[in-house]
Amino acid sequence: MDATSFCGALPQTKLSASNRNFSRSCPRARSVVSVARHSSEEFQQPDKLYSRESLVVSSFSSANKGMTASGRSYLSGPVMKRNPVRQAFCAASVVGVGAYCEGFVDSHLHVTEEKVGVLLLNLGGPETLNDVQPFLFNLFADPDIIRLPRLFQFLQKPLAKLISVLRAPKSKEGYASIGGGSPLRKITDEQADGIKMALKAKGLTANVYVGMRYWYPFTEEAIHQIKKDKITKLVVLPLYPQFSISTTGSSLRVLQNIFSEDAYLSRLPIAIIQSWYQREGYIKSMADLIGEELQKFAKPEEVMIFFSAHGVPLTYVEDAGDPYKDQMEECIYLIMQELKARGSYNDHTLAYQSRVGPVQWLKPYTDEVLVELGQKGVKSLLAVPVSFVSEHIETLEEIDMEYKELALESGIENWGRVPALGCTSSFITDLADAVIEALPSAKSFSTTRSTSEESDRDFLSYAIKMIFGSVLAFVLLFSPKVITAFRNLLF
Ligand SMILES: C=CC1=C(C)c2cc3[nH]c(cc4nc(cc5[nH]c(cc1n2)c(C)c5CCC(=O)O)C(CCC(=O)O)=C4C)c(C)c3C=C
Ligand SMILES: [Fe+2]
Repeated sequence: MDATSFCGALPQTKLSASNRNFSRSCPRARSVVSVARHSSEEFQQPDKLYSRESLVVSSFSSANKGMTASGRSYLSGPVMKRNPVRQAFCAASVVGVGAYCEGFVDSHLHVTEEKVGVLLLNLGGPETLNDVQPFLFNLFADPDIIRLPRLFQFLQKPLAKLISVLRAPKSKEGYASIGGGSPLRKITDEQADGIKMALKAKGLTANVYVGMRYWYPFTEEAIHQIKKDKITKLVVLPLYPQFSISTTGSSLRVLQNIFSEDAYLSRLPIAIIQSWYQREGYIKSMADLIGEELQKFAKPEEVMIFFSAHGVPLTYVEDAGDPYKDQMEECIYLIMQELKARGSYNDHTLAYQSRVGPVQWLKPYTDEVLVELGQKGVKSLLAVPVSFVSEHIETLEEIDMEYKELALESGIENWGRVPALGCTSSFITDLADAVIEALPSAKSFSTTRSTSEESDRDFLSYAIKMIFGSVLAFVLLFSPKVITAFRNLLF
């Protein structure tokens, strides 16, 4: 199978009409995305401030349900407890949402011809060093990234400002070392072009939009264009293979907020692809890239395959029920199965990188495992970034520079790194298939107001919380323990 660039050229490979779910364990389930208004959020750009309300997105199937951005259970209940891996996997393997909207004709819009849109969601990255601090502000101001208890949520923006200002110098160094900015926008734009072409080759004409969470082009801008273009059916495709509250969950919350406030958008049939790590095309594309890199070693069979995933704080998984870890493990399992089917029986391991701050993150940590492997006598190692599909600071600086240096210092002699999928044709074709498969399930959003939010609006309870919260926050912020924790977070 070829692993050449798809972007800029029509696919050479034969295009399959559909792609079966590659999951070993979970039959397709139906899922519904519902929302509740949650909290107010401000958004920093170099030249302006956005103000908007953020929302809680609930994602559930018949087997599991429930998440909030503020620390309540994400996927909870007795079924979840009995078999969390299977439940999380089932929820996430659901591609679309809701029922098929046959022969879409919106009487309000007087639209008779279908105009399909695909919205790619990604994180976004600073394009220049001047963008770094405001980008970091947007990231840390996200209640899905710094998850404060409800009582302390009023501290979100001051805290984001403080952390972003203090962290910016370290981040800038990283971005400077990879050319002065993130390549994420350029690569995502190329992927969008590739998906558009792949869809066209399959007979579907669609507009493909890019909506970033923390930098340009912001999700709001993409939605604005979608409205302008009078799209009649939308497929939302987050460019994260695995679902996490901090990535896909956060972007979906923003989307839901925008959609619920707008008459046109709230009626627009929409299908959300929540995760796609289990798709055959993705797994095979990853196996292709790994296979190619293995062949560059003198003794490919002796190479340890080292999957390095972006981490999340442990509480996301343990308290909030983030399915990210389970999906990651399932994903690695599927890739290794595919490699075995091709005759590669390499040892492999999974570790988590890029932790930020004083709290515990998913373990084992990439840096610690690299040292251990070196001490154990592993001589050849192939690093595989598995939570990203494009090159960016975490691959180009953290893996290629920091981790490589650490590995070589620790006794590993032969180092290799699998490139991110980028515009690999088999991968882009598979994403196009995922869009086509999701399209029939497009359904318009519905919104509900949570009872907890209504109680928030009760002035007395709000005032008490504010006063009590301020006092507690003051005490906490100036305690020596917290000051030490901050120092660890930033330097
Ligand atoms: C699956 C992917 C990602 C998860 C999960 C994720 C969680 C997460 N990230 C931070 C903090 C930072 N992330 C930063 C950059 C960054 N993160 C991802 C992906 C995931 N993050 C990407 C693709 C990038 C790079 C974007 C680019 O510039 O190209 C940064 C900024 C860089 C730095 O200073 O290190 C921070 C900070 C948290 C706290 C978190 C989970 C809660
Ligand atoms: Fe991150």
